[in-house]
Amino acid sequence: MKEPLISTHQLTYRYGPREILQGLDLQIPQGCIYGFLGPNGAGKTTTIRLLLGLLTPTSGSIRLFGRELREQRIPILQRVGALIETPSLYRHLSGHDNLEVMRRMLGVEKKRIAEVLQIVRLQPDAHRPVKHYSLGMCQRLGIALALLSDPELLILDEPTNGLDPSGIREMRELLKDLNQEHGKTIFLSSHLLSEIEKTVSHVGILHQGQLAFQGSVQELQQATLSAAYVEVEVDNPLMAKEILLTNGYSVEKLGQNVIRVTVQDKEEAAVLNQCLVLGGVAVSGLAFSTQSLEDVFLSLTDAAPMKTQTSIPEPISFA
Ligand SMILES: Nc1ncnc2c1ncn2[C@@H]1O[C@H](COP(=O)(O)OP(=O)(O)OP(=O)(O)O)[C@@H](O)[C@H]1O
Repeated sequence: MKEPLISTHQLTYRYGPREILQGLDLQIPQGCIYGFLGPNGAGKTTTIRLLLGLLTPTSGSIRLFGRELREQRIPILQRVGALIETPSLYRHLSGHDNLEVMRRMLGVEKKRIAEVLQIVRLQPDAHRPVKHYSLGMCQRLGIALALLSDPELLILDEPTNGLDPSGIREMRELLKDLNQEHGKTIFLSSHLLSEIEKTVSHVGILHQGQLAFQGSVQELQQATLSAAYVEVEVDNPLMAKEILLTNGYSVEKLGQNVIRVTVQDKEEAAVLNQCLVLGGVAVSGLAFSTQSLEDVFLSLTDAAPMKTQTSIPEPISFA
């Protein structure tokens, strides 16, 4: 099997006595867009600083492009572009001139500035001072700076943070374009799955210093399928509950006449409906849903209770 572009083995990091990362085994395949998710303070930025050699691991190892980072830091990092939090920009200079400053430092050809401006779609605003840019434009300029040296791997810390919906959409399109048209492997962090779920192909979910999940988005979606439910509107919730509990279902009351019942699939929802009708309960509405990816993410990180119960909940009072 091909070696991942980034892999860490039992990566651990402590700030003083506080263990922030505990034995992280990241696997980021070449050519993917990997979303590194976790609530605020989970250790995402710390991980990114370790991947960029800005911090030294307390223990464990990091490999990029098949080489040990600690042994070949400079040649490895020449192949990486990065944006950590908000980019450092000269606000009185134009976007173009910010790129020119960096271009000279890197010794890159002049024509690369036009290329990166085009990639991040900033040509129309290239000669305006950065102080007049929106946050989304600043983020795109930050990515243009990271792209100047034409790196194979982009590491972006919360690139959608603080952006409005149109800024998020532009960033999503830019990242897909960079991946599909320009062949970049992208590792990006976020604390909101909803902001990146349409962009990424792979996901790692960090929780309390460890990976709660790592795999493709399809694999994460599989987890959602195991937790479907129906919301049923009935005339007599008490009777409905008794019938369903007798038949082995788990039931949760939602509203005055609405109950939520965990099911495996749509067929089971139909059987449940039949059970109720045969038992004399009038069903006036029935909606089938699966758990959203966000629900799975939140349940994995304990940030909110899962919407769907997988066991029989506390007895419900219908008084
Ligand atoms: N220099 C430091 N010294 C001590 N503790 C630190 C330092 N930097 C970060 N931390 C702590 O390490 C933990 C992880 O921080 P980190 O910035 O990596 O989290 P994060 O997942 O990137 O969060 P956010 O989404 O809020 O940026 C936090 O509890 C933070 O308070």
